[in-house]
Amino acid sequence: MATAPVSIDVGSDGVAVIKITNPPVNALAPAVIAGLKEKYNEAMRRDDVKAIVVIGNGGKFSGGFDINVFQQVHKTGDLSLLPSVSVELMVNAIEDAKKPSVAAVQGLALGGGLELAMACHARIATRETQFGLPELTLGVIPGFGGTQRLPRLVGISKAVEMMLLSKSITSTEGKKLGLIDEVVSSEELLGFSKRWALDIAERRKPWLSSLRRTDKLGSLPEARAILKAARAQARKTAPNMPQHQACLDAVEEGIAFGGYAGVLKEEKLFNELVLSPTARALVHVFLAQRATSKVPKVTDVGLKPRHIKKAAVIGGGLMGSGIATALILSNIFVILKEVNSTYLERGMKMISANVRGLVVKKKLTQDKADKALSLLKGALDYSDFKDVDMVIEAVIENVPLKQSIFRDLEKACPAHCVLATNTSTIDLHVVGDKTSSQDRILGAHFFSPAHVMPLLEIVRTEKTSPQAILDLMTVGKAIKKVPVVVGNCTGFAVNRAFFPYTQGAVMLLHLGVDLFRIDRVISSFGMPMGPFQLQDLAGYGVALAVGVEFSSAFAGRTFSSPLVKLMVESGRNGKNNGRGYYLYEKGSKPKPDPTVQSIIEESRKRVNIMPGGKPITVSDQEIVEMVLFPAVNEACRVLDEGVVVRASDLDIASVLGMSFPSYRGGLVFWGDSIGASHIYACLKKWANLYGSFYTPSKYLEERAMKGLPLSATSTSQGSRSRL
Ligand SMILES: C[C@H](O)CC(=O)SCCNC(=O)CCNC(=O)[C@H](O)C(C)(C)COP(=O)(O)OP(=O)(O)OC[C@H]1O[C@@H](n2cnc3c(N)ncnc32)[C@H](O)[C@@H]1OP(=O)(O)O
Repeated sequence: MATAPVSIDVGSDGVAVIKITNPPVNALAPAVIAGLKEKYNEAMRRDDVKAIVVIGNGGKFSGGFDINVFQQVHKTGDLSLLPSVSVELMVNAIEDAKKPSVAAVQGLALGGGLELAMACHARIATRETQFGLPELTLGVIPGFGGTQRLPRLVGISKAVEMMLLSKSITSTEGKKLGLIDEVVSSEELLGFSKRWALDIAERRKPWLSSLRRTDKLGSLPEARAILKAARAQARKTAPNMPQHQACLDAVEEGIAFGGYAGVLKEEKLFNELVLSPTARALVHVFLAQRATSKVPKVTDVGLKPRHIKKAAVIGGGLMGSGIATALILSNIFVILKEVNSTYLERGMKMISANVRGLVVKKKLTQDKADKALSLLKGALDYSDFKDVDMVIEAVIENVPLKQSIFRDLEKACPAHCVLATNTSTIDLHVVGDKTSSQDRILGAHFFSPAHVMPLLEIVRTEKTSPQAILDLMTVGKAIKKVPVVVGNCTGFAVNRAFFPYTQGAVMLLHLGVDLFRIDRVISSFGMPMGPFQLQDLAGYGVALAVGVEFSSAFAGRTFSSPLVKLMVESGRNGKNNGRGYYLYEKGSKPKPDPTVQSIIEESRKRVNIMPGGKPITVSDQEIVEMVLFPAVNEACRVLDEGVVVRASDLDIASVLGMSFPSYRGGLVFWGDSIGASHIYACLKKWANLYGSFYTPSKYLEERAMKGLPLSATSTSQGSRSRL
């Protein structure tokens, strides 16, 4: 912020325009807040000011309080870094002032940005502006009066929905609900807002203070009934997150004792939550996700992404059709190539079903669906490939097949075309072995289902050109994925770090712990489902194939058992055929299948690892640790080998690729919240008791010995980096 972040300009009409300038989103940094206080003081002092309009520079009102300050608070524990806003600025300086304020809102008003707008006496907005209070996604609650003013402006039910689900609304909906007073064009915004402000000052329009309104609150019993239902819902959907109940506590206080009491309660709860482990983790995830788009020697060397107008997808199976769906939905022309017309037709149908499904779910209009499907063309040969800008190959994991496809692609595609493979395991050097195009070959590892899961691992080798990486990163963002650039190794970052997760669960099962208990405990930890249910979902073919890959790549630290093979032999294939560890019936939740017990017993007998032949006794906490510490251990090797740019990239990859709970900050962050020395000591103990699967990595040992965090990658990484 070189120039003053807040300016004041008083016109001859007597309206002071107070403008926030803090690109890119006009975040309310401490300097902005200080600037707002100062300019409000000036506006109150000056006799030539009758009314105020607050506006954001650059087409955005404000993205809320500066999230970087939360990170500073987390590092220092110093709450005094948080400026005093909710009473001093919002109530005293703005809402209770002798001169009225109008918020002129364009682009977005999120978090503290919306709270600032709500403290004003009216809000004028341009079309398509986004309004929301997403603070709960950061582990806190709205802290500038939002828990009090939003229910008073839009009603309790809607406000609770917007806050608890962090759901934004547009200006049009805001107008209907009473949050917005008028929707205008961007050209009209300032003039209209100024006139509105003067109209309030001269009493032609009502002078409304949101905090004092009660007309939308209903009676206390009605309000309490809504809050009770919301509490019950939040206990189910957000069991490990204290901010949800705290937000409802603040709302309730204000309804029972008035808006001002509510503001004080909100401030108290906010200050407690800001230092909670949940807030630390979620703020880390927010900032870490943004950091993934900064890749050394790729995004910092002045390269410009090339325009990808036409792409091709090879293979119309589940993955290929999901990828093609994501591309056409983002306005990219796609050629889908298959080996015969039956497969091609099946792929085209799947894509069409994906797109139509979005229309049914009201996530896409019919017009947009038709437009997207018009961008899709099927092909059985390479004749349409002469002008494609990018190819994503998504055929089965078969080395000779992939090699021959890449040899064909090299001939069929123009020289600038980026050649990507969706392999989840095969070494990229091997894929491109028979070509001389190694510089434009890279991995585009999507997670299934590809049009839904947000992670895109971009796998590079030392030969991949920065331009090819940048182009794929740009396409990844265009199709609304979070691209994370990783190095080339078996399983890349996510599958590699998580293979010991499933194996850890299978190991525990063979040590005598109940399968369904393991799944329950891991779900309660925050994974969307337990490891066995996940195996059911993915199908046993995947488990068998990747098991072979990992055992050969990481010999000596894998755990093998005949369990999955026995399951297949008994006619089970997980969710695919309705029979796995669980039974699957349409319309009902998966039910644990007690008859699987005999298969487990057989597998246990063959593996025979229970000490003294007796099941081990473990607490729920130990189950979490015995399943997840091996994954942290492998994550350490991923860090050590420089497979990721920074430790926090692995956090994001684990959250978006494996659905590791974001409120635990990602795999490495969670490991650091426990501490390297505890993890090391546990793994060492289990390695002695149960074998080399648990042997701690050198990287972990070094951090435990030196008392360093796992995320401190610099000491041993460096020269071994794969990036
Ligand atoms: C007391 C109060 O109640 C507490 C609060 O207000 S907490 C803050 C509440 N606000 C939010 O949660 C909004 C967070 N921001 C977002 O959701 C999105 O960034 C956005 C919708 C504003 C823009 O999204 P998008 O256009 O995709 O750009 P995105 O890459 O996310 O952000 C652009 C840059 O703005 C930064 N940014 C966005 N919001 C920010 C914020 N509130 N504080 C600091 N930086 C912010 C991002 O870190 C990123 O920085 P970078 O360029 O250095 O990586």
